[in-house]
Order: sequence, then C-alpha cells, then structure tokens
Amino acid sequence: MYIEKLIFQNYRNYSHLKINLHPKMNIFVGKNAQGKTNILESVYLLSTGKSHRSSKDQEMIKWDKENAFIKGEIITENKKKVIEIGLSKNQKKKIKMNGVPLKKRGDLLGQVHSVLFCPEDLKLVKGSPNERRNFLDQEISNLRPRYYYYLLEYNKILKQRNFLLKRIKYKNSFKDTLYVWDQQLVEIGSKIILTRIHFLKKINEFAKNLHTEITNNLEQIELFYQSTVLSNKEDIKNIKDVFQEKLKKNQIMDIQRGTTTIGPHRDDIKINVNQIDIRSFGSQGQQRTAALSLKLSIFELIHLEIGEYPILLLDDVMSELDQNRQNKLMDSLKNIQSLITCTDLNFLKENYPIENQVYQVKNGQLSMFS
Ligand SMILES: Nc1ncnc2c1ncn2[C@@H]1O[C@H](COP(=O)(O)OP(=O)(O)OP(=O)(O)O)[C@@H](O)[C@H]1O
Repeated sequence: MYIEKLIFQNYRNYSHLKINLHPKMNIFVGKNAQGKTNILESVYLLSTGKSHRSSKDQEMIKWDKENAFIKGEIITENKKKVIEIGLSKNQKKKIKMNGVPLKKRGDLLGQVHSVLFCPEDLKLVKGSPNERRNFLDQEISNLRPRYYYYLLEYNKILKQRNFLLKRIKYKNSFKDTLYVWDQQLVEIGSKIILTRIHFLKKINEFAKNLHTEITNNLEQIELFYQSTVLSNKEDIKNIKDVFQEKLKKNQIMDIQRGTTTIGPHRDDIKINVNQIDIRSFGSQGQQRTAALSLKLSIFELIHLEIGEYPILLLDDVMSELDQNRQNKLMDSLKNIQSLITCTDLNFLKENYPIENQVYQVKNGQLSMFS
C-alpha cells in the first residue's frame, strides 16, 4: 500500500500543505526542528488515529489556531481510501473514512498499515515493561482490531476492581462483590494473554532470521512472553484457571496495596540475545539492533497477513546505522513506499535515482530539493 496524497491545515508547524507522494521512496531533508518528523507523525496518525509522540491530540494543532485538519489518500489493493482527521481545541477528534464519520478510533484500525522506526525505539528494549506492552498492544490492535476492544474492556474492569480493592480496605463487607470483577478480569484478561503469546511467537520467528542476517550470523535473538499469570499450558482454559487461582491467592496483598498485582497489565516481553537478557546486559548497539529486528518483524508479519507491505516511516535512523547496514536497508526499500527524514543526504549512494523524490523542509514549508 502507499500514500498518494497528504494535505494539512494548521497541523503542527504547517499552515497549509498539499503534497503528492512517490509510491516508492520519499526523502525529507532539513535542519533540526523544521517539520520533518511532523510529516511522518501525520502518516502514523492516519493509520492509528493517534500520534506516536503526543498523548494529547490538541498538541498537534498549530499553536495559534483552534482546529487542525489532516487528510491522506491511500492506495491499497488498487482501491483508494481517503482518511480525514479533524482536531479541535474544545471538541473530540473526528475521523472520516471515504467521507463516512467513524464512531470510534478503533474503527480506523486495520485500514492503513504503517511501521515507524525512530530513535526512541531503543526504549522498546531499554525502557520499562510498559513500553513493550504498549508496543505489542498497538501492533496487535492494528492487525486484529477486535483485540483493541478487549483492551478497552479489560482496562475498564481493572479500574473498577482496583477501586473496589481500595474501598474494601475501609469496609470489609465490600469483599463479597469482588468475585464479580475477578470473573470478568479473568475472562477478558486470558484472551489478551493468549493473543499476545501467539502474536509474539510469530514475531519471534521473523526476528530470529532478520537478526542473524543483520548481525552477519553473530547474534541470535529470542523473544519470550513473561506473564505474571504463568501457565505452562498455552490454552485458554488453563490460563483462565491459573489466573483465577492466582487472583484468589493474591487477594490479601491486592487489598493491602489497593491494586491488582497480576494480569496482562503487569506482563512483559523478555528479549534474549545469545541467551543473555539484553535489557540488563546488552550494549547500546545490541539493544538498537534488537529494536530494529523487532520493528522489521512487524513489517514482515503485516506483509504475511494482509498480502501488502505497510508504509515504512524512517525517522532519522540512517545516521544511526553503519555503511553496511545503511546499504542493506536501502536495497530493501526498492519495492515499498518509504518516507525517510534526515539532516543530510550522505546515505544515498551516488547512483541512486532520486529525481522528484527529495524534499527540502524548512520552517513548515516544503520545496523540491535541487
Ligand atoms: N502544535 C504546534 N504548532 C506549531 N509548531 C509546532 C507545534 N508542534 C511542534 N511545532 C514545531 O515543529 C518543529 C518540530 O518539528 P519536527 O519534530 O518535525 O522537527 P524535525 O524537522 O523532525 O527536527 P529533528 O531533525 O530535530 O528531529 C519545531 O519547530 C516545533 O516548535
């Protein structure tokens, strides 16, 4: 799939922008803080309904304006999908697909696929378990939109259970109703755990091959789902039984702490390289390469599942790679659409055909690079 046209109004540092994108490589070059990442962010927004770096939609509205508008025309399976997003300082975000308003952000998931690589990806390996859970949840939701609704439901139940736990501390009779929330938590939480386990197994297969290729056979990667609801049998009934049992076992502790101490909201992904946990023991280079393998695996998995390559967004990553890895990456971009940001064009091989594909970005304005 590829994005054919992008239109902005009062989005970030852009007043107006209208560009036709190349179906293959598009390069955005410019100094720092000119608006290069903002372009990639808009494509991420059109595919997920949210920013990859701001939790508040309003932050994407141009500072002195009340509303922003972002529109993308995407070609997928030879059909055109038009996605429009309207942001407002005092209203909820509005999303339309082919002119029809979508009721929820979840309805947009699975329509347009993009994979973003950015310097912050290192957090995937180095950061807290929350980073890895969010990564997994986001990627699963894009490919299995129903999962997104499981998550919403789970978080709602979890909030209610935690609220009740805090009340039990002061009035013990509330304990009688705890089982209602436990049952619901187990029901939906087990589905989340099982979906994550299956998804991670698929990513693991891709990651193993990609990682040995990227590291010239020097390193082997292995991903494991680390669950607080440990269950050695990966079937739904078994996970439910263990989850229920553990909730009961941890009840006193949960009441004391006023929070639910086990469940998918506390799980993690373990990343081993050459059988060593690289979160704690890996070098920065190893961690970076592992993050790259993880993202590339998602890219391949999307291709396998939907039969089309997603749009690739590379935010300032070329400068992080050595010559060999840059060349490898450039070669793999031949048949897909990519949007690449950079501060110089040193990574381009001399004979690389880049006519009409390089834009100069300066203070929220685009011009063809000459
Ligand atoms: N809501 C907003 N309204 C107006 N300008 C904004 C808004 N949000 C961010 N900006 C501006 O956008 C610019 C940053 O854009 P962006 O993150 O795309 O930079 P960049 O070109 O990718 O830079 P770098 O190479 O440093 O990553 C900054 O000048 C910032 O002040």
